[in-house]
Amino acid sequence: MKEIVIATKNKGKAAEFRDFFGAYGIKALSLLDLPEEMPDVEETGTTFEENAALKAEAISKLLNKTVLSDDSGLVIDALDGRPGVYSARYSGEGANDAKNVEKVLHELEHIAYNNRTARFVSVLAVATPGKETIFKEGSCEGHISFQPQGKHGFGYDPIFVPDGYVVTMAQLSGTEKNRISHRKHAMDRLNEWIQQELQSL
Ligand SMILES: O=P(O)(O)OP(=O)(O)OP(=O)(O)OC[C@H]1O[C@@H](n2cnc3c(O)ncnc32)[C@H](O)[C@@H]1O
Ligand SMILES: [Mg+2]
Repeated sequence: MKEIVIATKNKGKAAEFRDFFGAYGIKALSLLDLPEEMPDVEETGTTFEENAALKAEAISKLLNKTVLSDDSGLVIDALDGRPGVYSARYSGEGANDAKNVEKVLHELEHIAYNNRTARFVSVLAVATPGKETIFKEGSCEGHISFQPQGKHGFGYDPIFVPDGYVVTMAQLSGTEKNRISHRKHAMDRLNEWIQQELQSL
């Protein structure tokens, strides 16, 4: 079975990529699945593209093979785009999903539902030794709820209500999230590369 390494240590993301690549008959391995310990790549960029490139290129260089990364986050209009590229570490030292969610809800306390518009963004980077890194972006529009709800997914899923739904992303099944998510839309844009390049590697 063909394999691709995903430069992530996020178990939620890794599970989603296993589903997406599984549909192509390709096995997606996260950094947690590799026999040797992989470094934490510092995300020093100020854009999703920069951080996605940093992660994919560092691990591609180490392994000397094609590596895909995902840099993603939640962009909230009423917060001038925050937490954005800082989504994973929004609540500071010792940040975790629950603390990040709490911080966002606190900052939006006095904002009415109509003004709680937001989007999830995912930028995928594919780094191949000796080739230009390629990028694909996807997004998913929605609103930020007033309370966390639901147990599925990860990160900000419990407070993100996708457009066209009355429940949060965390109340949807993994299968349903993977039909509508930012990551799915970015993966759709990678389809041609998967068919033409990855399948022939
Ligand atoms: O860098 P890697 O190892 O891939 O894992 P990470 O969790 O640090 O990933 P990012 O640097 O891309 O930060 C993205 C953060 O944005 C949030 N996020 C991204 N995609 C999400 C999704 O599908 N659902 C909920 N929150 C998401 C979540 O808080 C993530 O930790
Ligand atoms: Mg990260």
